[in-house]
Amino acid sequence: MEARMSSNPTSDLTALIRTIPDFPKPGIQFRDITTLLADGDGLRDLTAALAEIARPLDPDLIVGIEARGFILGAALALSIGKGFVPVRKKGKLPGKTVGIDYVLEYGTDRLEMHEGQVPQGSRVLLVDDLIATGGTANAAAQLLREQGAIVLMALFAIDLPALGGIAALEADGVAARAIMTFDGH
Ligand SMILES: O=P(O)(O)OC[C@H]1O[C@H](OP(=O)(O)OP(=O)(O)O)[C@H](O)[C@@H]1O
Ligand SMILES: Nc1ncnc2[nH]cnc12
Repeated sequence: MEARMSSNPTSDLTALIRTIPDFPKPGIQFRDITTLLADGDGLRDLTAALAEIARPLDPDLIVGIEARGFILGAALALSIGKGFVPVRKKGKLPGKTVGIDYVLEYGTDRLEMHEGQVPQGSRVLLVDDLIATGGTANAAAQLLREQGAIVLMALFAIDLPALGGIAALEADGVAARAIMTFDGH
């Protein structure tokens, strides 16, 4: 079985994910969420599945990672009545920022957020569409912790367990869950 659901929503969300081989480079099976986003029932059911996990945690804020984490994070925030804070790639935010450099497969990148937007001691839920190696989510969680936030959980629509991202987050003490799981890279 190539794809699995961790819960049981009314529509088969995995069937709404389109897989595009060899994008953006040979050997990568790109898991494209735009086909799910364009399906009204799918978007509603995915948001409901995220909300079912998020609501009992009662976060103060939802923090979403650019770019696809903005779409799902904002949908989730709206659905559970919480505010949304964006973590962006470098140079995009207009106000004073705090940031973190992190290592990619080739070279480094930087994530930033507005200073003071996540108050010290706030309980936050980190959201992104997909976790692969976990490098991006790990950097975002570290940045949030450096600001004094408590990262209740990192929550994803899709996990690629072959790449070990959830295990890496949990090894760093960040609880992590995903709605769907896909085999392979
Ligand atoms: O677990 P990792 O190995 O860090 O990979 C996962 C990250 O990669 C993708 O984003 P991408 O950098 O492609 O940006 P985008 O959302 O702007 O397309 C995805 O949305 C995650 O943020
Ligand atoms: N296989 C993949 N599909 C979609 N987004 C990704 N980000 C990192 N790996 C990915």
